[in-house]
Amino acid sequence: MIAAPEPPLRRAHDSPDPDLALVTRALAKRFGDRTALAGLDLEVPAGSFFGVVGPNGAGKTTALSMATGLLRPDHGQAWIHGVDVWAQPLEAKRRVGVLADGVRTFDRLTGAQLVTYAGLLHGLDAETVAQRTADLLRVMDLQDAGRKLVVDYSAGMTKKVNLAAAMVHAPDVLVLDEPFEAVDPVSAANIRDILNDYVGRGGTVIVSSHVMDLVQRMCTHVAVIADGTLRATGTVEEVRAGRDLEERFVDLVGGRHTGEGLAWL
Ligand SMILES: Nc1ncnc2c1ncn2[C@@H]1O[C@H](COP(=O)(O)OP(=O)(O)OP(=O)(O)O)[C@@H](O)[C@H]1O
Repeated sequence: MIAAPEPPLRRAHDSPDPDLALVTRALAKRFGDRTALAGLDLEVPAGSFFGVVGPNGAGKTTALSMATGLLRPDHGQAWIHGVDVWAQPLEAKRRVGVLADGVRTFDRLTGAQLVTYAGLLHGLDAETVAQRTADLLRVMDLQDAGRKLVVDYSAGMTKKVNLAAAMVHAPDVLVLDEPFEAVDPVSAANIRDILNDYVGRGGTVIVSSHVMDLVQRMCTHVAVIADGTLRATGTVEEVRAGRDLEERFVDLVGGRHTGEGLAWL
């Protein structure tokens, strides 16, 4: 009798290389009849400072929310260091810190309480949380504001305290949606230093931003998303191909208008 052939081994291609900080495959989402993301394949190398850029409504927030467990995808998968974000949410969330855009925070807490709460939710002991909260509020220039309610914070201060809350559990990957929006230039420079140090120590930062100049100066890698699809990805040098990133961005996404049509202005 001829033995039945062995069933093919289940290939390891199902789970990606854990050395990659973030991988998404065919990540897709519709809202009603509007396709917000049409099957995104992204690979973010560990230790990179990765910019996600695209016009308004391109799908950046949708992509980052699905990649970090905040929004359930219609299709596709996401992995943080090889951990399936939707199959192993607790393990994935341990490894990632998220600054979401436009999500309400617990603003009836003081800044110090908010960061402390985030640390305790991640299972850190009280002493570690107290030490890290003090360190984070200091580097964010929020020491005095730490005693004020977050609801009374400015937009920039809210951004900074939410960033502190995203970092308190010392994640391997930080995913930051528009981290510099509404933040003053001195605070932005301080945050850039903190993020650069974090990357220097082996962490990975993924930021979405509209500010091409900032992405060109700050990031090692970039992905350009438009109309829910990936238009280009690679190192910043590869994507900008010897030109200004802003020029390349406009080429890739189109949509430049002249001032025609506003003759009355
Ligand atoms: N909760 C929602 N309900 C309905 N439509 C949504 C929702 N969230 C996003 N969309 C739509 O999905 C598309 C992508 O939105 P998304 O917020 O991901 O874009 P973005 O690239 O982050 O934009 P921006 O740069 O303006 O923040 C847009 O057309 C948006 O209107």
